[in-house]
Amino acid sequence: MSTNIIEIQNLNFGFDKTKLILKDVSLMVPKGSIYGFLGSNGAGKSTTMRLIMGLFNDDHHSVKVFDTSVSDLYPEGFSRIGSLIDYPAFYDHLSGYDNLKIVCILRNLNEAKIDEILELVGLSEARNIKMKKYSLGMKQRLAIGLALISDPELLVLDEPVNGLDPNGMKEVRELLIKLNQEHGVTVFISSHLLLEIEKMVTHIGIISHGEIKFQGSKEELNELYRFQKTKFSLKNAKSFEALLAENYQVEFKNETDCEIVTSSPHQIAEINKILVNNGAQIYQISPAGGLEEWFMEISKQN
Ligand SMILES: Nc1ncnc2c1ncn2[C@@H]1O[C@H](COP(=O)(O)OP(=O)(O)OP(=O)(O)O)[C@@H](O)[C@H]1O
Repeated sequence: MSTNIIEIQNLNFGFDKTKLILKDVSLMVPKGSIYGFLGSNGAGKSTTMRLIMGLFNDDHHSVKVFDTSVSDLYPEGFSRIGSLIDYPAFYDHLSGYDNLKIVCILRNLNEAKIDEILELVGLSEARNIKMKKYSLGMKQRLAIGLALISDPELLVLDEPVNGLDPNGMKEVRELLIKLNQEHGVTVFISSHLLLEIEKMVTHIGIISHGEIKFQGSKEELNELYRFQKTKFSLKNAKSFEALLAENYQVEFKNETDCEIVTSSPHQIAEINKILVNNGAQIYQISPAGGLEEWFMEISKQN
């Protein structure tokens, strides 16, 4: 058994022959990871997720889940996957408990599991409250609870924090971390905002215009991002060029501004000290490029 729960190899996919939506996509989702699948609107995230869930046909068997081609996964394999791709149709006039109960009856699943799931998603106390009184965050947690009802090893979640307020986002994030760390569930989650999921993921894949632009662990991402830049604004910046260029990679933007590649807060303090010790009048020190800027840059590339 491979250590990757999802493995996509050189996937090409289009809805018609003239236009490919996914171009040579390769993705590896390691067992036990929380894998953030990032891309702007229309990049191809949902299409990829639908292919993983067998909702679109993968004629070339490029998509494997549990080491098995998705087309051979049905029916047992799919019971090992919980998914939230389209928001489920809950009944507003019924409680959270009753909504899950209906699904258990329809899918012939064990109702005894419902209490455990409500506990897990933090909705035990709201179990008998009608869904119309639930906040968006509560609804989203119930939807994740629904995906958990068959005790899956893998959760595939399409933009589960989209539209949530910071509190709702935090609730969902904490739930997913708990599922991953305490229950060993591998999570494949998409988002169009890096900062929304950056705090919880162990791995990241970035898709843009149907192509994978980056894939790696959080450590690999941090390694890239480490070389961010800091902007120093100071009087006659250029007159410090020789001094700075001795030890740093520096680019002058105008009379007062220069951008320096920095790898730690300590280094920023160090540069500040050198400049001040050499008589610089510093007006401002600010980040010139961050993780989000890097992501925006990478996701707009063609
Ligand atoms: N059923 C379909 N038929 C034809 N084109 C489609 C279909 N579904 C999606 N597309 C197109 O495929 C491209 C990728 O869409 P997809 O929904 O996978 O992107 P996404 O990254 O999930 O974006 P979003 O966050 O907006 O959902 C888009 O150009 C979209 O218009």
